[in-house]
Amino acid sequence: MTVLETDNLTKRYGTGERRVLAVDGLDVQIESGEVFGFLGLNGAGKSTTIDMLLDYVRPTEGTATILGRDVHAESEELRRHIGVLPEGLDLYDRLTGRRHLEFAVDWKDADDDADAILDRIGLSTADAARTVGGYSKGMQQRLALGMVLVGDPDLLLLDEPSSGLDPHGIRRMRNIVREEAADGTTVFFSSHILGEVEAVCDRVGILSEGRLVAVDDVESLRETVGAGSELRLRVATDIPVDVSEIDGVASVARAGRELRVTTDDPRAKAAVVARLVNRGVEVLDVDSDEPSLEDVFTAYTTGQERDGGEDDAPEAREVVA
Ligand SMILES: Nc1ncnc2c1ncn2[C@@H]1O[C@H](COP(=O)(O)OP(=O)(O)OP(=O)(O)O)[C@@H](O)[C@H]1O
Repeated sequence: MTVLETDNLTKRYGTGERRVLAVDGLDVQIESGEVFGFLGLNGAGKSTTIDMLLDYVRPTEGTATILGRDVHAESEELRRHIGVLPEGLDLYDRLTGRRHLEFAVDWKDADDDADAILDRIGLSTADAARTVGGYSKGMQQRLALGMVLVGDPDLLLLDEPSSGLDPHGIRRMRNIVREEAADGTTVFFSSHILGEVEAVCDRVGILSEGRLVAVDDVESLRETVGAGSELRLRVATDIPVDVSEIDGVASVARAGRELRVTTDDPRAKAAVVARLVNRGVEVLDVDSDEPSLEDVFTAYTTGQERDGGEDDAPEAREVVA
């Protein structure tokens, strides 16, 4: 079942010469139980997309539906089905962690057990009794994630969920995401941290300057990019065999009895090994590096990074004529 669907979802900010195309004709379809990674550099349009899904911002063009309901026309009804972890969630400094969870339970008219949630997010009973003003950033993020889980939403919209978390917190968050997905919850996971997305997502969409430039599972995206995949072979004798002519081999470097072969087609690796073995070369060791999601991301977004980095002003973005 399709849980989230956008059709030509577009957002322009501003007018005249200062017009900014933040999201450009986004078409995406996300199925029930899927963990969808939404990747993009700073300013790519991720938050604007989430804001449109939550009806905080109206699209200039296009539509979005969640659970078959229009996100604008049925926003109130949808709220009870969606758990949102926004970037930089504001918590109440003077309330305890437990009160936050209890409020979330009341607000969503749910019957979750606060202790069970505390256990899942890794906050102790003593932590929960403390006011949130004294929490570390990571503790606040854990609590926020706990509040999002209240009411067992059908869709989780997580914006940079690992923000502020230590490695234990990140592992917990990943486990929670996987458990929720296994339970049928759909997760929309927005991040610019490639490792996070790679670890937890079934499918990834790469957003670049408001446009979705690629959507696929991580493995297929790697295959699409291909380049940078390296095969290292250690052999027992000097190598008299030429493998540079094999289809898909991009370059060959030899150093003594080690051969380094870069390929732009993963199938070339097996052909290289087969050629050597067939010519009687004893292969002692084979090692292979796949392009990482980082390589994939770089391939799709090269040239998009802006000099000002995180602090870029909105007007520094592409101005639409
Ligand atoms: N209210 C606004 N008015 C004008 N421009 C805006 C507004 N909100 C966002 N933008 C611009 O739209 C573009 C997309 O911004 P958005 O915040 O959606 O990106 P992002 O991918 O979430 O970035 P980050 O990873 O830095 O949070 C940026 O160029 C941003 O400056």
